[in-house]
Amino acid sequence: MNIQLALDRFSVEEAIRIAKNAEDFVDWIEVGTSLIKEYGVESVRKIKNAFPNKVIVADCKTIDNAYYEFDMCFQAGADIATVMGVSPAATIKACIETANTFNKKVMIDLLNTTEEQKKELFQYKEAIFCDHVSKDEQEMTGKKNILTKQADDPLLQFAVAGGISLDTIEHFKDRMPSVVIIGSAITKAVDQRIAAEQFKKIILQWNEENQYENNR
Ligand SMILES: O=C(CO)[C@H](O)[C@H](O)COP(=O)(O)O
Repeated sequence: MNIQLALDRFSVEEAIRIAKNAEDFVDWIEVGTSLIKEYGVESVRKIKNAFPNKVIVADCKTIDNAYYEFDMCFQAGADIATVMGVSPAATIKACIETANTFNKKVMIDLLNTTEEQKKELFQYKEAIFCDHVSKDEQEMTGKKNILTKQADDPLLQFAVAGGISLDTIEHFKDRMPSVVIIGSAITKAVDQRIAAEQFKKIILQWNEENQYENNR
């Protein structure tokens, strides 16, 4: 299971400083939607330059104009770019095609998708599917992602996002998503390094237990 550190609502310089604090304990670094909207695709380039050995996720949340936006993110150094699952089928297809051209990956954000839409999206076995509770839902209803239902297809890769904290991470132990996306619980921590280390310790422990179970 990989930890993706989500960097949102900071300047690019602040985001880099925070990621430096946490870098030893996170696997992937997300250039948050707010950074891309505020500072453009240059934020992706700067963060990739600061962390050339990390997987960089551009959370561009594309919903249209996919060839252009994905091309821009991959040219800037993103390894993965995100598209909204509610987008037209043509948009999803364009994202997959562009990612294939660059030998990169697509993360499909399942926010607000119906079961029918999900079924359609799950044909893209090469994508990562993000089960997501939005910031607005978190702020207005207090809802946090504690993992609802995932597809049973073991070939699909899942990410989870939305208010995940040290108090709620235990909910993911059984389903073991490929990626756990953590923003505020690290970025707003008094000591970001310690917070990231605490998440990493829990996940390493789960990985070990899983390995033990698989080898039995
Ligand atoms: O995509 C996002 C918001 O749309 C965030 O990256 C995601 O929700 C993780 O941040 P947090 O842990 O603070 O919720």
